[in-house]
Amino acid sequence: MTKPLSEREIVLGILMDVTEHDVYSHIALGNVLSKYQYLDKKERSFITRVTEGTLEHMIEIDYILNQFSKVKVQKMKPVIRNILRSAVYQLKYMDSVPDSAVCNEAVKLAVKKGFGTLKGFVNGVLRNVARKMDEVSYPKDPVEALSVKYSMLGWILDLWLEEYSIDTVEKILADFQKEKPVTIRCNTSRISPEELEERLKAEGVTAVKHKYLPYAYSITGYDYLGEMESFRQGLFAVQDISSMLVGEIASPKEGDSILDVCAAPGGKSIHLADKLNGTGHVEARDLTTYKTGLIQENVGRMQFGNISVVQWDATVPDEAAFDSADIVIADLPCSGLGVLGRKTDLKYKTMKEQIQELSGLQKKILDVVRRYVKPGGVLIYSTCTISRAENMDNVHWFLEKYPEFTLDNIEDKVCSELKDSVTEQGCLRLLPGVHESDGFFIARFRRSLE
Ligand SMILES: C[S@@+](CC[C@H](N)C(=O)[O-])C[C@H]1O[C@@H](n2cnc3c(N)ncnc32)[C@H](O)[C@@H]1O
Repeated sequence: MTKPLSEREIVLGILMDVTEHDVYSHIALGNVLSKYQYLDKKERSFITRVTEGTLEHMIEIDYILNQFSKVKVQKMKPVIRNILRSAVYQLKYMDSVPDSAVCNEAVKLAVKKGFGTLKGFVNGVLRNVARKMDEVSYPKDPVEALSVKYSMLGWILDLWLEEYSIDTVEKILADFQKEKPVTIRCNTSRISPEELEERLKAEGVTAVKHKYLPYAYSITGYDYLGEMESFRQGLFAVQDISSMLVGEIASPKEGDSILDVCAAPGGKSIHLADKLNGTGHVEARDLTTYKTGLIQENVGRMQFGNISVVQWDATVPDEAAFDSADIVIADLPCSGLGVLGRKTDLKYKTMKEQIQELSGLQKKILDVVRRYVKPGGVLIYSTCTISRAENMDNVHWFLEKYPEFTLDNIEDKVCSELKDSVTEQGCLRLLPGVHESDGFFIARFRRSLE
């Protein structure tokens, strides 16, 4: 049976959705993979690799195309632009596909899509790129060179360079492009880390202990998480090490009452419930029923009785909760600049203005949720971003506005390898490529007793 659509045509459809219609790549890709069930494993992995790779390297690809095409990328017809982009990705990054096949398939696809008159153009540009790939001249300016080499928007680089050296920024960028194993957290209320390691081994999965935490592992060698018995039974959760550090830094004691105000899909709430050893209580809140549903699903799978899930807008004060929590977790919505490596196209969709807007929303939420902390209690503020406006600037603003809160130093709550990630003020700042984690920020405030 001939297939209705070839893999490259499917890739083109996804790229059109993402670049022309503002759809997120993981959503477009997920939709396609579930729609075209006839695709085998190899075809699925080709589609995933070419789609994600093309988006990940898009600034560099456009730069290369502009060196070999008289018509600049932005002036090309969208279909042609995206056919050329995915072909250049294959030429530059996939040795397993012969150059001639890449060019021929791109030409065929252009004809199939109704651009027969442009087949000479597509063929000419791609044959040129294939022949002269090693002669591409990259920008001389060091920041522009980084932008092209790592396909990162200039304004994001400028923002980071205000705070970090160019070497550190390059480490961050290089790390974003690395393939990384998935990190998991053992559900220690159900199984010990050693027993989990054995279970994973029996399922054919390789688990390597993470050097930052004794109950965290990097896993490889599985096909699909949902098929793993140990996952379905809730013996572990997928969570980056940086997020686990929120639980470590919160360090609850048995019996504590914890309020997580932005909790979906529940990673940190469930970790804290695990740390409570069946005592105390965690209330996990989020904005919508869709989001609280995600928390419920994870709580059910991991089997915790000491969590309740509540739909609540964190910007709205809840008088009934005032002065009630030993620990408030404010893991707030942010620009996600610390996790750009996991979200290929987020970097192109994030706008400079959003940083200030998000910083405003974070202040608004902190303004409200600090009221839930008991006298003597703790407020944890965290984000998965590495922009000062959303991290240290907010910490300074908060301390100035609310003198009843002070920063607790968290140095004794992290392992020796992470001592250098504790800032002078005593907050945790993790940088990808510098630390073995996502980019992340954690501050621990304590409310005075009066
Ligand atoms: C960084 S994520 C939280 C991740 C979560 N803490 C975890 O570990 O799984 C931020 C969350 O804030 C939620 N959110 C955004 N605006 C909110 C609001 N006004 N009230 C409550 N939750 C909100 C989002 O739905 C999102 O789930």
